[in-house]
Amino acid sequence: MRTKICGITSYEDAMTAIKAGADALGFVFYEKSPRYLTPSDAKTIIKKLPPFVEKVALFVNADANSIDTVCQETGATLAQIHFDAEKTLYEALKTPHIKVVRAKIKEDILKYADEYRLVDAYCESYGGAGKRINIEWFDGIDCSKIILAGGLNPENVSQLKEYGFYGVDVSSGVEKAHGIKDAQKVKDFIFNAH
Ligand SMILES: O=C(O)c1ccccc1NCC(=O)[C@H](O)[C@H](O)COP(=O)(O)O
Repeated sequence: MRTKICGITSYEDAMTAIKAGADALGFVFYEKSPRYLTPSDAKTIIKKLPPFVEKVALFVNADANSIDTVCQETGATLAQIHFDAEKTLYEALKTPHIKVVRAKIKEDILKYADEYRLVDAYCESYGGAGKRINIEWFDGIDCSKIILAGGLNPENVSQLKEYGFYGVDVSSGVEKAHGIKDAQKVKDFIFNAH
């Protein structure tokens, strides 16, 4: 399973995750998030990072032009659309992107079933709340294009093997405080996911 460590706000945390084997890092460009960082701060971090690691920019209620601009300015390689966007937004986007399904019920998971998507537990704050998604909802579903998020941590990530998810995404489950990662939890999470 691929791993993404989300809510990175420092170069040190980014490198801890990369050295532990993370495939992707998430940077939150949603001002109401406790993990928000400015595009300028993200650029400073991203430009020092090695290649072959996906730098993912997260957006909530942003338009296509501002998403493209932030990704271009910061060096982010993928946009994560963390809200229910209109089809026109996806059509207008120039940046490679991944859609997020904020699942309230099992049926939501089948949205975009034919493409890669991130499935997160629905929460009012949009993400990073540590809210667990009901894992039984994935029974009998092809999970090979799904990145699972929501309430994961170093302990429960090792219980997902039978589902065959493409990847897993974590934020609060590997933190010691909002926006600050716990190095040991990051290492354990990635080790256990593998
Ligand atoms: O992390 C945030 O603060 C955040 C805010 C707004 C939209 C998305 C946000 N994070 C999204 C993520 O990709 C998280 O990794 C995902 O929601 C899982 O979070 P957690 O349950 O804390 O592991």
